[in-house]
Amino acid sequence: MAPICIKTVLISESVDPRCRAILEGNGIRVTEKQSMKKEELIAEIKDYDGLVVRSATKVTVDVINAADNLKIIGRAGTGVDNVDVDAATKKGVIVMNTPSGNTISAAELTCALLMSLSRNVPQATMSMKQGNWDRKKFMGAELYGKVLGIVGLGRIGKEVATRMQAFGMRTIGYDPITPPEVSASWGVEQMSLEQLWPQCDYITVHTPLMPSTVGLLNDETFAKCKKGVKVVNCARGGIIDEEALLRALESGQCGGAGLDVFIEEPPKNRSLVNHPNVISCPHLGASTKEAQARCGEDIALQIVDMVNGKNLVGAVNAQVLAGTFSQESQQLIRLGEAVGAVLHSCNASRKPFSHAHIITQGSGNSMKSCGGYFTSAVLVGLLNHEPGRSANLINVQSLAKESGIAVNQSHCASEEAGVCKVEVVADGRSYKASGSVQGGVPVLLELSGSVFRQPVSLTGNLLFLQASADPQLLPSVAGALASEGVQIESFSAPVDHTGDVWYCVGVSSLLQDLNVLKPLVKNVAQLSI
Ligand SMILES: NC(=O)C1=CN([C@@H]2O[C@H](COP(=O)(O)OP(=O)(O)OC[C@H]3O[C@@H](n4cnc5c(N)ncnc54)[C@H](O)[C@@H]3O)[C@@H](O)[C@H]2O)C=CC1
Ligand SMILES: O=C(O)C(=O)COP(=O)(O)O
Repeated sequence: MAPICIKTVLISESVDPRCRAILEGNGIRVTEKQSMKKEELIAEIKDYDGLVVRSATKVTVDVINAADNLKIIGRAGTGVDNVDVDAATKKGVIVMNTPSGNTISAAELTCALLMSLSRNVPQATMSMKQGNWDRKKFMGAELYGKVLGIVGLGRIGKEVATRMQAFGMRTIGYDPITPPEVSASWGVEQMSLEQLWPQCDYITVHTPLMPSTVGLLNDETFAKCKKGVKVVNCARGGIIDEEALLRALESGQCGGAGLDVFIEEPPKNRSLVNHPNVISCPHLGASTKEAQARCGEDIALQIVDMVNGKNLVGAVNAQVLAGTFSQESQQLIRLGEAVGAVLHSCNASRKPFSHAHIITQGSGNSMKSCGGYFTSAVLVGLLNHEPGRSANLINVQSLAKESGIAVNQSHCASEEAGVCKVEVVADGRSYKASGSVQGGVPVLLELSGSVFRQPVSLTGNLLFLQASADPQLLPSVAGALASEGVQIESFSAPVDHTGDVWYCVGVSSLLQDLNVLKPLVKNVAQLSI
């Protein structure tokens, strides 16, 4: 992966000091603020390359669009629902989290809420503090032998299951991704939600917040549960519909709820918090010294590793960057971007591209496996040279889609060593190029039918001239360039000299005005790589 330069990071809320220390120890300037308001963040974010947040900072589209230099949003924790990941991706900003740093802490708080619900510990404590000694009011029920339904069997769901099994609970669950045989290996029998609801004495949710999980527990599903079912939400506010929960608590259909998270934090509407059968915390799942130390350290180390081009861990929107860290893949990225830039410059019509077909060839592993990022690199070359575009490997696929480019990619396992062929279409006209990496340098082998006698090194200032084959072309072009103070450094002619062909000329500097060459050629393009 080409190095991502992060010189300044803003930490916008309380993150373990290890985060700052590691970043600063690696030469990154850090500014720390507490509980930044949105307006403050919008005003300040433009100065920073990186932003580190927990759950309280809402990184909305307006924050992202105000961030001219931002390259990374680091979430010292798990949930990224407070970050507009789509907006970040479109802007080419990496979103990264530390998904396992707070798993144990969130699981332990879930277990604490389940236990507290079974024995009314918080309510009994409050009563004692008020001077009472009420042994009847707080009669509980054992967890032993009861059924716990776990919705979401990922990292936290699993840890909750194994801990509650130690209390003799039967654990059943549902997860659309975790295979039943995997959850069975840690004692959770999977079944459909329809089968799960009526069996549970307790239900705990551990899914991300997304359209398919909003209101998983609602009026309809509460009605399918055992009367008096107790529920815990230590995942995200809204997975249990708050209004439906209040109705179920009032009717007795729900016997109690343990809530760590709310749709609005802090919740302005206190009806749930104040309900006698609700116990609650102000989003404390990850608030332990250990979890914060891990998350603060993890996010800083992940950022530093990325900056140093070592590896990319925890990125939630930059899958294309995985596997781009070797020197070989960096050379292929440079080749893709250069070929894309050549084709962009040759598009005389300046009309938008409608198609891009990228073929990689060769039996080597790197060519076989580079398809995703190589295609993105070609698109970066094609799009980045358009005014107002700031394409990178993260956002380019969505920019290409937005621009209406139909992209195809394929690989052909030929014996030919690592070659790429790219064809693009603009205004119904096709432009083709093929290239490869030779001695670590990207080279152009062919341009729209003209196979160069020597591979053209895709570096420096290059002029591409389309003209009918003519031995007088070089001296005429040299003269025209000299009159503009530009010297020829290299000249590449095609093998075949019939009809209109492409030449490539390496020059000391780009021309101010391409018109000086127009009388000599049919088509002229220039670019600096
Ligand atoms: N209260 C707190 O302070 C904390 C809350 N969390 C939250 O806990 C939740 C779970 O975190 P992890 O276990 O680390 O995530 P995870 O990604 O390991 O597990 C989530 C699981 O939910 C499953 N899932 C997705 N859609 C589902 C659906 N419709 N029904 C059932 N399962 C579904 C996924 O397949 C996945 O296995 C997240 O929302 C996270 O933000 C995490 C840490 C601390
Ligand atoms: O990691 C998560 O998903 C959490 O909810 C923890 O949030 P926090 O870092 O405590 O604001």
